[in-house]
Amino acid sequence: MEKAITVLPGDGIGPEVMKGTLRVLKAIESRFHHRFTVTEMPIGGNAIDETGNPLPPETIEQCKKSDAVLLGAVGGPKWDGMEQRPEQGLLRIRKELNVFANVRPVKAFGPLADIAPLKPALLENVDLVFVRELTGGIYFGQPKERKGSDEAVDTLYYHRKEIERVVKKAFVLAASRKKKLTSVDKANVLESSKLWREVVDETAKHYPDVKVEHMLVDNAAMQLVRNPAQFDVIVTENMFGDILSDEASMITGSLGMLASASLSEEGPGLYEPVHGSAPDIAGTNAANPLGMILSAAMMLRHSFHMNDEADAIELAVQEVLNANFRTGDISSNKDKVSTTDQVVEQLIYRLEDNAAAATLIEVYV
Ligand SMILES: NC(=O)C1=CN([C@@H]2O[C@H](COP(=O)(O)OP(=O)(O)OC[C@H]3O[C@@H](n4cnc5c(N)ncnc54)[C@H](O)[C@@H]3O)[C@@H](O)[C@H]2O)C=CC1
Ligand SMILES: CC(C)CC(=O)C(=O)O
Ligand SMILES: [Mg+2]
Repeated sequence: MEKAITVLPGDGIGPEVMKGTLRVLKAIESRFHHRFTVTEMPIGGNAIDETGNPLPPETIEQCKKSDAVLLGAVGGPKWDGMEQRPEQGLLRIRKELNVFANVRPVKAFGPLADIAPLKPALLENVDLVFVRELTGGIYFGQPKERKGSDEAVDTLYYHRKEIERVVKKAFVLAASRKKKLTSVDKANVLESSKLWREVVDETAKHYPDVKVEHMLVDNAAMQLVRNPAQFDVIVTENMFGDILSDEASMITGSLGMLASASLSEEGPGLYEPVHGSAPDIAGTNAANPLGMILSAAMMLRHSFHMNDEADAIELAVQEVLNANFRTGDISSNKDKVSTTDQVVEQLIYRLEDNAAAATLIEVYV
């Protein structure tokens, strides 16, 4: 199969984790006989440096005509305080591609129980997915402005239609899984949350097999560490989903482990790890590349329907963890810390080795 992928490495550790991910995709290309045409474009701080714009029109155009988009991360202290911020480029590309549903799976990886801050017993059977609304809410609402030296305003606005489409996606996902949907809001205080709850209850009538519960966001933050196994699909608005999913990354042991898919009704999906540009470790070959690589696996599965290929990557990730190759963020042994590049090499070695093993099995059966 031939596919066109636009690659937006971004800033900080973005280019570092993207470099390894492209090597993994090369290994997939040769093992499964595909052709991925990769076009790199600027976004974020590097785009500001190059063009004065965190999202140049050429980047938007290239993303829109591709089959899928892979993004590393944007931002960093270099651009703090500037009028144009790298993060504006990220928000705008999500809006341009209309990727309103951000799917963030959270599963405990067995070998990482020694590093995850929760007790091992709490990690058993955790398999939850966030569906975060991504193109509305307080990150986008107008007015959004600083008023003189003492006042500032942000606006949390939702239209019913924006809620309906993301809630529907969450119901469809829950119906295909453990059939439980937790809708997280702050309906005891926020008008937008009351509308959100109303839409969830109306949509629920079309999915009688899915058990629905409403949970206030402050309680949800607590329940995620008290008993994460109670959740199946969690649907929530943009900012709550942003914050809760970083919290939930500790179920895996590190923010560097979490992948995501940002999906629209039609058009290319945008695949990005949950973490940011991690300026504190950028340039040191220390970043965990697995969140980015697992995002590429989500791209293969969701945008290209390449399930075997995505399975192969996920299996290799599990094997690398089983073999105890870990970057510093997930290492419990300071004397055995792998670099970003070493983790990628171990992964590729397993992808190739498993392919050779599969060929041998074919020959001998
Ligand atoms: N999607 C994106 O592009 C995002 C961008 N950002 C931006 O990133 C910059 C830094 O933000 P922070 O709040 O520090 O969040 P961050 O997610 O970049 O880092 C938080 C902490 O997690 C660690 N970490 C993150 N990813 C890691 C990885 N792959 N391997 C090992 N450790 C990892 C970092 O070293 C840091 O200690 C800011 O400019 C922020 O706006 C933040 C979140 C998402
Ligand atoms: C610019 C931010 C909204 C990025 C972020 O933290 C995220 O999407 O998770
Ligand atoms: Mg975030």
